[in-house]
Amino acid sequence: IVTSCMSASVRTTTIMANPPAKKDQPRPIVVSGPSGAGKSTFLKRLFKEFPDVFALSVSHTTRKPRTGEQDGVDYHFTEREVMEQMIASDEFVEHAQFGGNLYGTSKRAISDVAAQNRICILDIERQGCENVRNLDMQPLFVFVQPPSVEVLEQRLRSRNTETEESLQKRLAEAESAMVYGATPGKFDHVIVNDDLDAAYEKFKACLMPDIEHAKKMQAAA
Ligand SMILES: Nc1ncnc2c1ncn2[C@@H]1O[C@H](COP(=O)(O)OP(=O)(O)OP(=O)(O)O)[C@@H](O)[C@H]1O
Repeated sequence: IVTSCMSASVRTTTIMANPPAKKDQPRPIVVSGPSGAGKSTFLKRLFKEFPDVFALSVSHTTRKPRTGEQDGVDYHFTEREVMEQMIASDEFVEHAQFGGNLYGTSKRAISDVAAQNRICILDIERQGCENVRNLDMQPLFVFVQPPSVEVLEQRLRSRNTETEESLQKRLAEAESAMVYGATPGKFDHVIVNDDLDAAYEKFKACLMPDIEHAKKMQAAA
């Protein structure tokens, strides 16, 4: 009963939608950092190295499926009315509107990953982090810090994915994100992404106890 086709009448209680995490299930890992810090680069390596350990939660969206997209796999494709009702009953960790469609990460989608004894990776920004802090899922918080704003700009420019306007927007947001990442008590680990191989190894080392735990849970299942 995870699909977005679920009728509004089925989703009447938040209890059903957000079951408490079972004891010993792998906790989620939050990976945050300014745009261009290297989160995707780290995560790509991590998923490649541990394909059975990590998973992303399946997001909800009100946009229509594209050819080949599967409900419950690529997204939980959801009617706007249903999604708005879910937002109102506080079922999302974060949600946003892009191009006229709603997107969001539900608490249920995160606990579904844990229920498979996998570590759910949450690649989220400040507001999402703060929302997660107020829940009882107690994730590990990791922040990816660029060596400097100058290096960040260089990397974003060479990534070649941004217009000048979106680049400036990212840079403007980067500074406050970096301050947030450096705030004492907010993150369990801050990884400065200078030399990629060395930084990735540090990142992985922070996650290792959780990786070992998830493997143990999988073996015992
Ligand atoms: N240590 C590094 N040294 C040099 N280049 C790097 C390093 N880490 C990442 N990069 C490059 O910097 C660019 C930004 O990295 P990446 O796309 O992983 O950032 P991101 O944090 O996922 O950004 P966004 O939030 O915008 O998705 C990429 O082109 C990537 O190849």
